Amino acid sequence: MEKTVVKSTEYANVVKVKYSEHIDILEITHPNCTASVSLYAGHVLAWQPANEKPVLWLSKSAQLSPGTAIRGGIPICWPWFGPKLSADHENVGNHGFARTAQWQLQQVNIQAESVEVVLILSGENMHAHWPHAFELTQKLVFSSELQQSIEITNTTGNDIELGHALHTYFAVSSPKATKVASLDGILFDDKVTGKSLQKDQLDDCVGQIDRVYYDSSEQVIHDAGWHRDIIVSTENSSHWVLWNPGKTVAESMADIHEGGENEYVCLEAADAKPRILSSGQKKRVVQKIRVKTTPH
Ligand SMILES: O=P(O)(O)OC[C@H]1O[C@@H](O)[C@H](O)[C@@H](O)[C@@H]1O
Repeated sequence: MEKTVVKSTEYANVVKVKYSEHIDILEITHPNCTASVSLYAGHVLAWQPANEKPVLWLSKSAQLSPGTAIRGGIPICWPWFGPKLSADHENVGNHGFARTAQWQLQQVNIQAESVEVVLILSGENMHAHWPHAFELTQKLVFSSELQQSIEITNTTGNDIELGHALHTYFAVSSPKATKVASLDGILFDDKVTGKSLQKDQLDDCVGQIDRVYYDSSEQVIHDAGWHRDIIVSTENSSHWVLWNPGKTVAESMADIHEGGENEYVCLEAADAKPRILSSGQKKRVVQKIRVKTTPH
């Protein structure tokens, strides 16, 4: 595979790998972490702080090909979350179009502590059901922590509807050994049963789980198997979505390798329901991820 150096300093190397005709991948090596980002889909594929296991899960059966969403890493669900229904109730596409579009690399900055990557997705009429002109900026700061933001200013002159999810696939020792206690007792809509405004406590993250929680406070994914907490926070999201497909659903999905559902849990910083962004207003969604070793 053809490789070109994007930037190289005493601190870090950023290399662009031509994976295929339409897929370029940035590979980042820094003393604080390694990471990779596909310019197709503007998609973080991997991030691994030094002396840690990988934090993100990527399916061994993930397809990196134009028009297909990548299973794993951090898909950017935008400008809507979940299915979008047309006037005659037909689903015109799950999770928006940003995760299947070509993004442009705008900037790479290397510092002693981090590598910053800025990506842009812009266009007009990119989807019949969301035809607006837009420019979406994604900023990624890779270090021992990961900071990700997506930002848009509504320059259309009209109100627009926006939803999102930073659909992070967190690698875990097993969903059985994993618990997100910080979601206990929070109201949620259950997409598996179709029941709204439920409240309970989950002992683990074994699927099938598909819930939209009405909360945006900091969450702790406690993994007793790998003795670590993954701490995730967000700004400007209304919901956390917790998703693991479980065995039966995973087996029906061609891009989850056999047993893959036992290796991750998705916790997604989301506006699962669209919100209005008024003309001239800016919306910046942030998520921050860090890892803490817990006692054996
Ligand atoms: O298969 P997709 O489109 O990537 O979606 C995966 C899952 O994404 C989650 O965010 C949704 O809550 C689930 O309902 C959905 O199945």
